Amino acid sequence: MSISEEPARPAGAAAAHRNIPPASLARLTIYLRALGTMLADGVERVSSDELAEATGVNSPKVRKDLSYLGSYGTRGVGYEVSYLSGHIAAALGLTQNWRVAIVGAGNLGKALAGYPGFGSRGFEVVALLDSDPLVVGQEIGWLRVSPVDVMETVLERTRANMAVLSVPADVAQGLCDRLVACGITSILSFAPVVLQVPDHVQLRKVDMATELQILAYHAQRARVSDIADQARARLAE
Ligand SMILES: NC(=O)c1ccc[n+]([C@@H]2O[C@H](COP(=O)([O-])OP(=O)(O)OC[C@H]3O[C@@H](n4cnc5c(N)ncnc54)[C@H](O)[C@@H]3O)[C@@H](O)[C@H]2O)c1
Repeated sequence: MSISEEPARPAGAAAAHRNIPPASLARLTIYLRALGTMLADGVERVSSDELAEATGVNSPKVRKDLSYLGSYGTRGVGYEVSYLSGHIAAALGLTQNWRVAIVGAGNLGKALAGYPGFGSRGFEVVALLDSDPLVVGQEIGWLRVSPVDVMETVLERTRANMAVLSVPADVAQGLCDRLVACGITSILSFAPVVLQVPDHVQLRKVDMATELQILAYHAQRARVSDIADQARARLAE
């Protein structure tokens, strides 16, 4: 294996508090998943080149991303898989037990609640709430949909510390306010609306339409660039 890591350096407190750029943050979750597979396969050490190959990210980028953690491999030896995996998990806040309440048990809420992949990544769905009397009481996996009227009690009983909003746009802000009043400080919203939260609350919005538009933009740019290349090639003939 080709190993070209920087010399070992301790992960200092200052490094641990450095702001990690969003793109690196997203890639760290990918490294974490790959490291989990390696751990399961009994792999003890990994070079940045191997991690790059396993994740489809180029090696300098892997090294740069990991440098945000202050976690450098040892030249000629690489990274210890379990240490690096624990280190990334800690930086991502995944050593905490995240207990997720999903508000809105429609198509999306039910699909999320039934997804088995969250548990292994540190997220346990502990509550599913809805306002529709036909939906309340339904069983999704091992969860029973609770009435949103008693959201405050459900959040307290289940000790939820993170919430997902999968409700229509017109009710999202009111529900978001109730979540915040209950002390929830991490909210992921699928509702197609801009939500207002106090500064101490982390709000992330998932917008698949925007992602598709970005994808369409890149696909179009690639097409335009292909056409330009072909035109240049014809001129050169
Ligand atoms: N971000 C994305 O990429 C993306 C993709 C799909 C859907 N969405 C959005 O996610 C939301 C959910 O989509 P869906 O397809 O699951 O819709 P859906 O209509 O199937 O489900 C919405 C659920 O919210 C419930 N609800 C309505 N008012 C409520 C309230 N006050 N309290 C609690 N529950 C309430 C409804 O009873 C219903 O069960 C919508 O806002 C939709 O636009 C976003």
